[in-house]
Amino acid sequence: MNTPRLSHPKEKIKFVLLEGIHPSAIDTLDQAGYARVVTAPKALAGDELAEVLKDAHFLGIRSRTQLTAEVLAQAPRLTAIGAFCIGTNQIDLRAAMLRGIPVFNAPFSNTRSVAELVLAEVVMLMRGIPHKNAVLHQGGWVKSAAGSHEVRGKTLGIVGYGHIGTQIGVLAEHLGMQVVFVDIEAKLPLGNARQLSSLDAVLQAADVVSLHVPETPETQNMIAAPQLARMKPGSHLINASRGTVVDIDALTDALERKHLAGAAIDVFPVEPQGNDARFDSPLVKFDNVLLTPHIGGSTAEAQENIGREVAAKLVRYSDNGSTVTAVNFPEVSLPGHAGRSRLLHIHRNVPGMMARVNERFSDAGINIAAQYLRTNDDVGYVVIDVDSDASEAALDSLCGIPGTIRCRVLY
Ligand SMILES: NC(=O)C1=CN([C@@H]2O[C@H](COP(=O)(O)OP(=O)(O)OC[C@H]3O[C@@H](n4cnc5c(N)ncnc54)[C@H](O)[C@@H]3O)[C@@H](O)[C@H]2O)C=CC1
Ligand SMILES: O=C(O)CCC(=O)C(=O)O
Repeated sequence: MNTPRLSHPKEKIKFVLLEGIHPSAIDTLDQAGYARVVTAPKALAGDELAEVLKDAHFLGIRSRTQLTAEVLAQAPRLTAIGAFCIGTNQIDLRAAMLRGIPVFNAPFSNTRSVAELVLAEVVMLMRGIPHKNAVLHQGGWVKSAAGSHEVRGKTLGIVGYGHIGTQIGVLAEHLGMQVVFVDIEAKLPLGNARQLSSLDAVLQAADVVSLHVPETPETQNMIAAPQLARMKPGSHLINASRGTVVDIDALTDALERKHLAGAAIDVFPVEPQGNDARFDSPLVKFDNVLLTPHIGGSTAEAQENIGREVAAKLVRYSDNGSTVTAVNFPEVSLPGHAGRSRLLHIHRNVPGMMARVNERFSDAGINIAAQYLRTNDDVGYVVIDVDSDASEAALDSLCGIPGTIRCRVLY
């Protein structure tokens, strides 16, 4: 395979934005001089995805598009990926890194939206609203206080006390709830929240359990039959994290046995590619289960902010080479490079690499004006500023070094 090499003018750089990414992203790209933007309203897969990736330099996705190692192998020019969301479990981050492709996401922009939805669901579930709503839609009438409770004084159990979990805890305390949580890390409890020592302790204590962990091997089916059995009879489960965290068959069983009084589920092990595809789940038969189409973070405010935030990170990487906040890559924070050209060299982190880089420059008589380096166990990222008239020769020298993964020049 030829070493991917990029020295295009901006108008030739192609951005592909899938899954209905907010127009604020296009606006941000346009303002930065990137007008070659192709969009699609839904996730792509298979041949359709391969086709758009053939000549894409930058790709923007949300949570649905699966970027496996095989898919990335079909994207020879891909320079960076923007995950216009929080979760990056849909991307093979290591495969991307080994191809010299940094991945950027939006770690904060939609967290408040998820927290607000979950808080509303806590109230709705505790009042039995999903079931009552369903009955009235079918012409029935259930004016009854049975199984309907105030949330004040009840216990909310949060699993994963990160950006979203903490906000929900604070909001729930404003409603008078008691908050307990479990996390793999020791966390500063906000307000009067209490960190418990185990998942079981949270499940046993809570009237409503809400899941806010990322998708990892450890969180796969974290809530299965044994965990559901430990939840209080008549309690509720909310999952707005990832579909793989809950064993749906076990949840179905717990609902059938009426061990749980209800649930609110926003994320599913398998989700439709787009709005024209069909949704199916064993949970559709329960009218005490609130089903939402993975819209925890889908508010106008969050999507507009995410569009700007992630597009700005892609622009910064394209214009300046900065990888700050990349989730899979050595992070290099870079100043401007006015009056000079900037060379970006991504290489396998093997002994002697920097000696070879510097030797090439010295042999070619090219003066290095500034140099920045960051490495991790697998890859190194070196950024070198040179006089502009030396940039093409310098790029040739750099790209030819054995162990080079990718090289690029910024004018
Ligand atoms: N439904 C939706 O539309 C959205 C869903 N999400 C999902 O929510 C997840 C959480 O988001 P944030 O709070 O921003 O992430 P975060 O990274 O700030 O918090 C996650 C917390 O979970 C903890 N954790 C990880 N593994 C754990 C385990 N095995 N047991 C207990 N705790 C564990 C971490 O230590 C961390 O404190 C995201 O990874 C994403 O999958 C995020 C945004 C929107
Ligand atoms: O809005 C989306 O497409 C995904 C939201 C989400 O799950 C995330 O941000 O991780």
